[in-house]
Amino acid sequence: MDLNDAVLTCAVNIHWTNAVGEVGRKLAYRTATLRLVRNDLREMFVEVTPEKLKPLKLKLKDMMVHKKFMSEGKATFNFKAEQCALYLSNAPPGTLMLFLRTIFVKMNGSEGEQQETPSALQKKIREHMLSGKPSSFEEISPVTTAEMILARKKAGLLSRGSTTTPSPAAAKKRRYDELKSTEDKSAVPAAKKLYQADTEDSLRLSEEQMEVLRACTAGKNVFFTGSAGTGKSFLLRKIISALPPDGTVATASTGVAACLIGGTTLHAFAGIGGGDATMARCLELSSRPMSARTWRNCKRLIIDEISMVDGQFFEKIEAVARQIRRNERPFGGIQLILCGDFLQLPPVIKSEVDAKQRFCFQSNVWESCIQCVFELKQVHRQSDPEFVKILNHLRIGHVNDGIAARLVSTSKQKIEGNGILATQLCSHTKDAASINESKLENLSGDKVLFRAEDSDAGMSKQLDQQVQAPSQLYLKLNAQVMLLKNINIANGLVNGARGVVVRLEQGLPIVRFKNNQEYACKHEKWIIKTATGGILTRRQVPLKLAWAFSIHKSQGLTLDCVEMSLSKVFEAGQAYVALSRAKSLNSVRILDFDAKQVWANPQVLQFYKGFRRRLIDTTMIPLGPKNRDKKPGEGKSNSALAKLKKSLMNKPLVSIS
Ligand SMILES: Nc1ncnc2c1ncn2[C@@H]1O[C@H](COP(=O)(O)OP(=O)(O)OP(=O)(O)O)[C@@H](O)[C@H]1O
Ligand SMILES: [Mg+2]
Repeated sequence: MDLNDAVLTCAVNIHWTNAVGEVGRKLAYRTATLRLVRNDLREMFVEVTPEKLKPLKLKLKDMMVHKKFMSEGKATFNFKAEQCALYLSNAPPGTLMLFLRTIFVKMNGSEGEQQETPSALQKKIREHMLSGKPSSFEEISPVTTAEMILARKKAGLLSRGSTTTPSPAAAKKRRYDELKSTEDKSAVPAAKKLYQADTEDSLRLSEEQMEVLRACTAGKNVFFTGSAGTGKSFLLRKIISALPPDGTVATASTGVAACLIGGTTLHAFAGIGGGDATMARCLELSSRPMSARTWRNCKRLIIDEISMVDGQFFEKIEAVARQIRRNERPFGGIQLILCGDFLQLPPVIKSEVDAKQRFCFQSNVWESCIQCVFELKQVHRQSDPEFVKILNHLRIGHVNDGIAARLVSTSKQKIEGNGILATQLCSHTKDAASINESKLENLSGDKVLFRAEDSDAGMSKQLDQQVQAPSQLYLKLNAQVMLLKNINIANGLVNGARGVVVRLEQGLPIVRFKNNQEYACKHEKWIIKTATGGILTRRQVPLKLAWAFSIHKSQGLTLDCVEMSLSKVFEAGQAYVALSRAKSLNSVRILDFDAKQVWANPQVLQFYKGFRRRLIDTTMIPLGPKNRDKKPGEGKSNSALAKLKKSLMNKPLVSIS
């Protein structure tokens, strides 16, 4: 992120203790800005500036940081010398993580930087005091790559000659939840979470993704779209971690998509059941105390896979939000962050009446709810330009002879390797389930059961719906499986990687993946939110049987090695969703490709045509809270406007490049 890694805004409590440890003076601020600064003696301070009040500086010396609850936006700093503790809460988790990382990296110095010897420092302090000049402070410079590498080495995460493996001795010394940071350069901060280079945290947003993030953190109501694999869900996870946790509700139209962003389903959050009841009944349902509290506490509502939310449901929850919150602004003043691709799977249609308002953008409230629209263009899931081009054509229902021939030619290709069979993508869910069951039965040997541990046994049903890891997983030797967590991105052990169970060790499966990497499974944890903001967890081995999946269940996923028969597809966009799960044309086999299996919904195509107009308007509103109510183009000269419009009109929208 290019947001400043040395600045953090959150709620702050400061407690000073006396010599016997009793709490004396206390200060509490709902919002304060923390800055990392250095004085002219190069000593580091954290400067706390409460809203409309003078700043206060605390020296970062002999300080302990407790970061166990960092992912919930909380941390504690204990300043021993100053006998003071700083309690941070409601911090955007991603920003807090970067802030803490900057502290630890900077406090361990950089190899290249000339360090002051103690006597030189003493001399400088004496000279400074004699000069009578007030201390001047400057903001800390951003962390450099060299400083980061050094910090990783010191934390034992980067032994010489290796890029990711920690040395066993360093790993032993590591303490995860409590970090000690002192001015003593020999003290090694143990900070795997802060420094690890092999997870999604280390991937940077592209410039177009940054633009969306800036609009979201500036409080705009945003809709962003883009073809499959442009990093919409990846960006949503970054947006969620850049927002204060209090009042931020992450949802998605499907359980799988909700789990990918650590949220809940929109239906569970909304509290109006399936939304089939009359408006009056929906209002009654959402006025129940629990549901009403959830709506009142919500400040920012995030919805992934918006293409699968039906228009009537969207309109109902908008009215519910206004009524419960007693606020007539769209969605009762809640900031909306919506994302999805309407050219992928549409909402499941329930009746004829629904057909007129099938999509959210057809609802009467869509226009008034959205202030800014963005289209992500850069595809990250696939790197092969030929495949990206083919997918762009399929997305808009366009198949020419060349494309058809290329896709037909995949029917003969061998995509299996290392004992790993291709996953069959089925158009109907029940076909997928029965294939997995019968294939497992047909393997010789005994079945081994892996039972999930849920934080609340009474909520297992909700966990089943949202978490991909099953509550009961039966495996056998040679079972075809898929990995359900990003374990090590650099080694290809990523969510969606395909493998086969090769043996069991100490009761846990060892899986060999397509790239020949072996992974000894450990229990992993999935965390989802309940509708009321509570947390549910499931611990399970991160595997799922993978002989077959349904296309609907695969929306949002990236898959290795897939085979599909598209003869039974029944929805616009279904063939596109199936194909766009694959990373390359070499890892896909279509058994019976026919151009007739590919079509786009004409209403969606029409919507995307009009979308360009909105895209232009959005680009002309400068971001920032001050501009929240500005009209497009306000404050820009006529010639600048004309130039901007021209450049935007030339930009392809639903692009076929
Ligand atoms: N800036 C980035 N740098 C590196 N990898 C990225 C970046 N953005 C996204 N990715 C990777 O691209 C892949 C696809 O991302 P993601 O699943 O978020 O796409 P999506 O737009 O949500 O796709 P879909 O429409 O199919 O749900 C993921 O493996 C993700 O980690
Ligand atoms: Mg997605």
